[in-house]
Amino acid sequence: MKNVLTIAGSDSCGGAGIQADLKTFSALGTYGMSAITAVTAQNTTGVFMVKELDVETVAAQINCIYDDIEVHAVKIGMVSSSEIIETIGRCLMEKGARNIVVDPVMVSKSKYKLLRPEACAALVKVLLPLADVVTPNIPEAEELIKGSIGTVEDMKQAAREIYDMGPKNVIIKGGHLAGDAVDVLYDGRRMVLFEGPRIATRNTHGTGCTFSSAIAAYLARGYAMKEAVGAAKEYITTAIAHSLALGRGAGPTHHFYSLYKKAGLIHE
Ligand SMILES: Nc1ncnc2c1ncn2[C@@H]1O[C@H](COP(=O)(O)OP(=O)(O)O)[C@@H](O)[C@H]1O
Ligand SMILES: Cc1ncc(COP(=O)(O)OP(=O)(O)O)c(N)n1
Repeated sequence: MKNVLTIAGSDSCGGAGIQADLKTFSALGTYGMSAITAVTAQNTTGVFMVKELDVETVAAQINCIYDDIEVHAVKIGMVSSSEIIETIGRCLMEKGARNIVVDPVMVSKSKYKLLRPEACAALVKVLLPLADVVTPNIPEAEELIKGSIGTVEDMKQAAREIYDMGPKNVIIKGGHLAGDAVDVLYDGRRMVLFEGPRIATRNTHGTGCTFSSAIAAYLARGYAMKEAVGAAKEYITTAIAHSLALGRGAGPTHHFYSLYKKAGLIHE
């Protein structure tokens, strides 16, 4: 069994954040662990409250996991503040963390700021150079490059610019553009496009969290980067295709569709 750690915020409605990450790790046959950075009160209609944890609590969670259990991959999601970012960076460096997936969560789909605007510089300075892969969506990539992205060619140019900030690989996710759901992976030499059908649903809460966690799980299982991203793309596409119409807003993706189907628990 491979062990995967998520360092992220808690989403009370279970569609994004730590909860989505742990479901993804389990669905992909890995053992999931968590270090919580913030507790959010949110549901399918939006985010209503955020309480950051203090840096001692964040550091203690990370350190006691690394001191006791082998961590084969780590995914970083909502990090909230510069202080938390610096703490995470220091802990991961001290512990020699590997297979680091950074999802630079900035704003929820419901437009709530999950990263303090002044902390973006710390994210770039501390976390991007540590990342084996960074996975911005279109608005996050636009914020990182301070430019606008409207086409796949723009996504490729953004990937080049973000690569120069220090990560080993960059994936620009195309979920926020129109047409097919195209993601671009750049490793400093080659651009690889991952193309999936755009699924017509409003139930896309937590898609980015799920995708980055799936990449971490596959890296932990020993997949090379390109293969891990390809497998994660298949996973997120299936999870969106069978997403759940829960609540009054954007419902969550379905992590266990394939497993439930095989077990005869789903009757369509
Ligand atoms: N409606 C959709 N149909 C198919 N794939 C989608 C859809 N929306 C997002 N995706 C895919 O989900 C993954 C997460 O992308 P995105 O939704 O842009 O992230 P975020 O949640 O960070 O905004 C990407 O692989 C993207 O292509
Ligand atoms: C606690 C927490 N972390 C991250 C997010 C953002 O999730 P994401 O997968 O980027 O997509 P949306 O939830 O915004 O649809 C979050 N909402 N909460």
